[in-house]
Amino acid sequence: MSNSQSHLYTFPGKAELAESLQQYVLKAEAAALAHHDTFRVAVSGGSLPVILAEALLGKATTPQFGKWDIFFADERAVPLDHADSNYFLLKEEFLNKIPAELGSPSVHPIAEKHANQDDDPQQLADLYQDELKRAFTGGENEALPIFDLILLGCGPDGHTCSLFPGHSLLQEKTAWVAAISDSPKPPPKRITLTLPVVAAAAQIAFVATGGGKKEIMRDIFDSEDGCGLPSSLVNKAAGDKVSWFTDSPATEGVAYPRG
Ligand SMILES: O=C(O)[C@H](O)[C@@H](O)[C@H](O)[C@H](O)COP(=O)(O)O
Repeated sequence: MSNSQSHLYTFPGKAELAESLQQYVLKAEAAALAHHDTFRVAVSGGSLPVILAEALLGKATTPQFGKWDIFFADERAVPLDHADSNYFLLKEEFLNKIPAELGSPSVHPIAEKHANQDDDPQQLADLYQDELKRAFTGGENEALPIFDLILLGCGPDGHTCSLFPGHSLLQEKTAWVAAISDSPKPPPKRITLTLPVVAAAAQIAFVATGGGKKEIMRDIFDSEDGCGLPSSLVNKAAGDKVSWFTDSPATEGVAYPRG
């Protein structure tokens, strides 16, 4: 558990948010490249890939995409070309838009052979954990992978990754990747990074925009113990390693100090 406070940044609109997110990601990239010459990032689905493209593409200062390793913070158990796939979403909204001259990230999708809603998603989770173990061997902490950056969304119920409020997965202490078969947000079968893995990352950023988030943002930031919501648990465990990039509608009425 961390005693330090997470950072909450609020911008008037998406353009200003994207600008600040760009600076933040480039700083995290520079720190990672100086340390181990690769930038290991995990990303969510939802609205994040579109905002990432706005933040990082078509700008004067560009990331070194050839040194990026991209993993999925959570993924739905569907084929990689399915409309529900977070990989497919990232490819359509972000990866396909990276100009060739900027280099190509190494992308780590789930094992397609087991990616469907009929199989037990545990096999998918185990295979993805093996994928992480291959990428993070020789790391600073063998018990947990340390991502350079994890980019997350926050659902209107306070979920993040595929960690949902009140779910037993929030108690997971040892697995790096867990399976869920009863996700309240469809599709029900998914895999997700666990809370200890999210909290172990060097930097964690949430992007939450729009008025649909304002009630949950008040619960997360202004209520006693963040109501125990999954996104609050990340704040609690990772403290000042966590930065929230929000817009004014999402944080209307939130009293928590900015910055
Ligand atoms: O696979 C998923 O369902 C997403 O990874 C999920 O965790 C998402 O990040 C949140 O639901 C926020 O989504 P929005 O950014 O679209 O609100």
